[in-house]
Amino acid sequence: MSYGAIFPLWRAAAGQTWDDYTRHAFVKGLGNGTLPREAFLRYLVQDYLFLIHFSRAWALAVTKAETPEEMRACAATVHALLDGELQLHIETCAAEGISEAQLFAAREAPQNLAYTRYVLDAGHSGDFLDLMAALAVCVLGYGEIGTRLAAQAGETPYADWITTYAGAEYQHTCREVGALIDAATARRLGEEPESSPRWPRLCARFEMATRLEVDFWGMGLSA
Ligand SMILES: Cc1ncc(CN)c(N)n1
Repeated sequence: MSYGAIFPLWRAAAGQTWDDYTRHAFVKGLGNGTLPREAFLRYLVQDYLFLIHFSRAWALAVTKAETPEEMRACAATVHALLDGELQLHIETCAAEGISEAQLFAAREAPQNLAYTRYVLDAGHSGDFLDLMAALAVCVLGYGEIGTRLAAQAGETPYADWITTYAGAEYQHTCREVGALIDAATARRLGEEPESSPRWPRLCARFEMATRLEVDFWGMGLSA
């Protein structure tokens, strides 16, 4: 599993917060099957709305891009979110009697609002790299979680969720996003991005988005 050169640097800078996100109790419950169904569904309904806003944020990245290659990569991610990942949410909820119209009309939890609007604001108030630092956590964190959970043998009713994020399609998106971030960083900050005065702010954005992921899992567990 390799998502480029910049992602491991941002992940390392996030320190313990990264483990709090990727090894959260919610994640453990998905892997070993102990996560209560109601917690999973609460999360999944919120995650549908989350992905709608994330699609908007990737569409914003199209407008912030500086090259046709960047535009294509961001547009492909919008497509992967709306027509790939979201099918898991739509199909799982349909089996529980929840329609897509009901998902779209659901009330947003404050943790969802905080995270999605933080990312959109990173794009509105910052540039392409600010937006990438906030977006990377979502895409690549789940790529890492899915791969790890898939490698652990074990019975779980959440196998569809794990397969979605460990699967070839999602992992392809992760590699494309990792490559996009590497190229975009080299283009804007040069070959030694860590010496750029912008570097600490990018790391801080990544870390904040990671904290917001931790709160998102917590929202799923809170009754
Ligand atoms: C909250 C959250 N973070 C990340 C992902 C993976 N795209 C997601 N579906 N939801």
